[in-house]
Amino acid sequence: MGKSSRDKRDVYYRFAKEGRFRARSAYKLMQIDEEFDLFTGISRVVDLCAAPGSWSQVVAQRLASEKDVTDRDVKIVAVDLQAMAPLQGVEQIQGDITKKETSEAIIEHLEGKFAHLVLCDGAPDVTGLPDFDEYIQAQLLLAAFNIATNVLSPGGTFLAKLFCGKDVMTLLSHLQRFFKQVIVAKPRTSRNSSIESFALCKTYCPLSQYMPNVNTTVLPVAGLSVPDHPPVPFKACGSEMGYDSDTNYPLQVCGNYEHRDWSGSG
Ligand SMILES: C[S@@+](CC[C@H](N)C(=O)[O-])C[C@H]1O[C@@H](n2cnc3c(N)ncnc32)[C@H](O)[C@@H]1O
Repeated sequence: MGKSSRDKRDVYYRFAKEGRFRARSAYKLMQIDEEFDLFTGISRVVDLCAAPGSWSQVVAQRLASEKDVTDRDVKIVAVDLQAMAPLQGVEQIQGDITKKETSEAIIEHLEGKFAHLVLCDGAPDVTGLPDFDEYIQAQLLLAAFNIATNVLSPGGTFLAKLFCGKDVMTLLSHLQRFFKQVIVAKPRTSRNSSIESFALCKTYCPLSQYMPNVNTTVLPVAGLSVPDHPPVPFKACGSEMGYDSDTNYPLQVCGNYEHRDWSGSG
């Protein structure tokens, strides 16, 4: 590890390893869920940019604990450019979410039914050039949004990683045209020093004349018009008494910490 690089094995990394999650990102989804109750009454979820699979693990666990959801109703479709180790109950597609074929494959996996929740934790390989990274991130969000418009049930929820850069209001106001409520959520697991947040879009209600199309067009974010739009609330998620992801904690914080390499499914 170079001198300047941050040690990513922070307290949430250690919790993830102890809890047998594939990545610390699991805690981001769990903290947003704690605040906004993402899973009650739902059974069909698409997890975009899912590798190595910790969000899919959380989704599978949460749906399994829902009283009114039978195994028969449950459908979890996970998509990533990279191959993922198998996960029980999760159907996987290896593909690029900006490509039409991937959207078509997702629709096929859903077997003519809608999804109730579309997630996207997609992140490009950051270059360190802020404008460029934000642009690529916005394209991923728009590609995920386009897939959501093809598969989401009316009233459904879309949650996607967002870089809070200079075009963020343009993106958010675009989302506000399609969802009744748009909130920017920042889980405690997401470092304060990072521009990462999550756009939580609730109650999908497209305009009646809107026709979803699998031909994902990469939209020029800067060219989208910014109509008058209501303010977008910002919500920090996760207990204030919880751990701070920018702080180094002693190993004992996790009890008798013992590093275990993750292997196999589950
Ligand atoms: C932060 S990781 C996701 C972590 C995941 N949510 C988890 O909990 O394990 C970001 C992922 O985005 C994927 N990704 C980036 N661009 C993509 C694209 N165009 N299509 C599909 N996946 C993409 C990367 O391959 C990477 O696995």
